[in-house]
Amino acid sequence: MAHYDLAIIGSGSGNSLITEFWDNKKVAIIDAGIFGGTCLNVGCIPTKMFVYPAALAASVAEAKRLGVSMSFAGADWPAMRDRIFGRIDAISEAGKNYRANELENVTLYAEHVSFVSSHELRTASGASITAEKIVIAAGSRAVLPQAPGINLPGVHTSDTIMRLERLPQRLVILGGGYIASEFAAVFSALGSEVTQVNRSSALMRGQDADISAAFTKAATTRWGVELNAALSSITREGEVLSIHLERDGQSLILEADVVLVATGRTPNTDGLGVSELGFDMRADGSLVVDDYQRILADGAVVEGLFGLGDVANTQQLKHVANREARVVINNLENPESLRTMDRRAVPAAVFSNPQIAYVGATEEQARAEHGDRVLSVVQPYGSTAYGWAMEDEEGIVKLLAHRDTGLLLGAHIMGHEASLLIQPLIQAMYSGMDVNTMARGPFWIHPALSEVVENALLALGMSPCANDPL
Ligand SMILES: Cc1cc2nc3c(=O)[nH]c(=O)nc-3n(C[C@H](O)[C@H](O)[C@H](O)COP(=O)(O)OP(=O)(O)OC[C@H]3O[C@@H](n4cnc5c(N)ncnc54)[C@H](O)[C@@H]3O)c2cc1C
Ligand SMILES: NC(=O)c1ccc[n+]([C@@H]2O[C@H](COP(=O)([O-])OP(=O)(O)OC[C@H]3O[C@@H](n4cnc5c(N)ncnc54)[C@H](O)[C@@H]3O)[C@@H](O)[C@H]2O)c1
Repeated sequence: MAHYDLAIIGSGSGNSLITEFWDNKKVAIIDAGIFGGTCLNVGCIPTKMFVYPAALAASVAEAKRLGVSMSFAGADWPAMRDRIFGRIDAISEAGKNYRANELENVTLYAEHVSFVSSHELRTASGASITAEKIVIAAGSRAVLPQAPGINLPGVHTSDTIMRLERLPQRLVILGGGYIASEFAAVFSALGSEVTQVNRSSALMRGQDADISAAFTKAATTRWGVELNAALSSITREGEVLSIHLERDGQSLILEADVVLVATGRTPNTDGLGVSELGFDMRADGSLVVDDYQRILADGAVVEGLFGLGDVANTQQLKHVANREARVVINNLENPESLRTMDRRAVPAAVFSNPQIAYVGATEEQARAEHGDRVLSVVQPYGSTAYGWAMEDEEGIVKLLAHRDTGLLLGAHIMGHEASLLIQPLIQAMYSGMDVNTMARGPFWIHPALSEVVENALLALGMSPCANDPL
């Protein structure tokens, strides 16, 4: 039996916990998958390394609209893939080597573990690991719908689609959420014929209804979209996959050489043995933690155990996992002065085409809480000078504010660089700056696209108070 001061399950965000504090103490880091976890290897980073060149390819269509003649001569998929993973794989490998071979105090276990008791883990090969403190940072994985043919060759998840030998000619994507919408934009821009299949009537249904409707409309102009279609089965004949769908009792068959299944991700708690120990879990399988990121069992703190990231929150976002890791670092190292996780104004962006970004409540959520005290405005990009320059007919900024306080309740943007435009709204929401101060206090650069945010803030129609900036 090997005993450690700290054992960490998961080398994604969990890897950042090994600070200098542990230099003279024994640490085990355990990961059955690729070292570095989801974001680095199969998530945020490689996807965005495909999103950027795809956006360049997509700009050809936009340029044509504005009178610039450009042509798209195709994407060198193997070169792009090898460039991206040449960089990423080297980082993962170097990180693994550093942990495994260069730190005397750290032991890397490259195998699956599960809990035997609250402070003892067993590896797949039967080794026992005990630790004073254990951090569960085991992440999440793709879930596949139970349909015949779902495991056929040619059917991929986000884990494997980015490593394809060649660009698919015809790609069917199942799902209407983040991953499906990002890959639909990437592959359609790079030259694949893409059909995105969604079982409900709109894409990105978790978003504010106006954003979801606007995105669905925009997506249908860029790639194929089949709505209200449920997967029945997938069959394969030679190289051709047939995707059998059902819509309103009618059957619909799509053909493709590759299928991407992007129908959600589930926290990696099954197989960890945590339900057997009575650790508190949500209905989606994620671990419940308290404000200090401590694991709970029956509502009581399990001493020395912490959870972070996708396995312990419902947002499944890297910037949330990173922040939780900082809280866990403090609380592992300073048990006498614990710090809490601040979950004010958690934003997210979907790097599709067009982009979506949001923070705070949707209109439906805001009205459920604040009724008729909600002010709501939708400001088109096309109402600003930069929007004219872009001849933009799609982009919108939707803001929700409280009529009495002038505080933002939610901000939702769809369009060019939405992920950047949202940032001042996140800052305002976090710091409690009211919409009049935000619109009228700081200068807004003219004629930058950010004027659409300024105009949306003004359009909320809050009357300035006597001491508000002019
Ligand atoms: C395609 C895609 C794109 C994404 N894009 C974005 C984005 O743009 N922005 C954003 O904020 N988020 C994005 N995300 C989400 C983001 O990647 C995750 O929120 C984040 O990586 C979660 O980190 P984590 O540390 O919780 O888990 P992970 O990084 O997944 O680490 C968990 C590790 O634990 C290991 N593990 C699990 N169980 C065990 C066990 N029992 N024994 C041993 N090892 C185990 C796994 O092998 C894994 O390596 C994306 C996700 C995907 C899939
Ligand atoms: N840019 C980003 O921040 C980013 C990018 C990718 C992923 N992520 C994270 O990863 C998570 C997982 O992404 P995702 O796109 O897999 O999940 P998602 O929850 O965003 O979307 C899942 C989609 O699959 C559909 N679906 C679910 N079960 C289905 C079934 N049985 N048949 C047909 N359709 C079904 C849902 O209706 C939904 O449209 C996201 O929620 C997000 O937190 C973030």
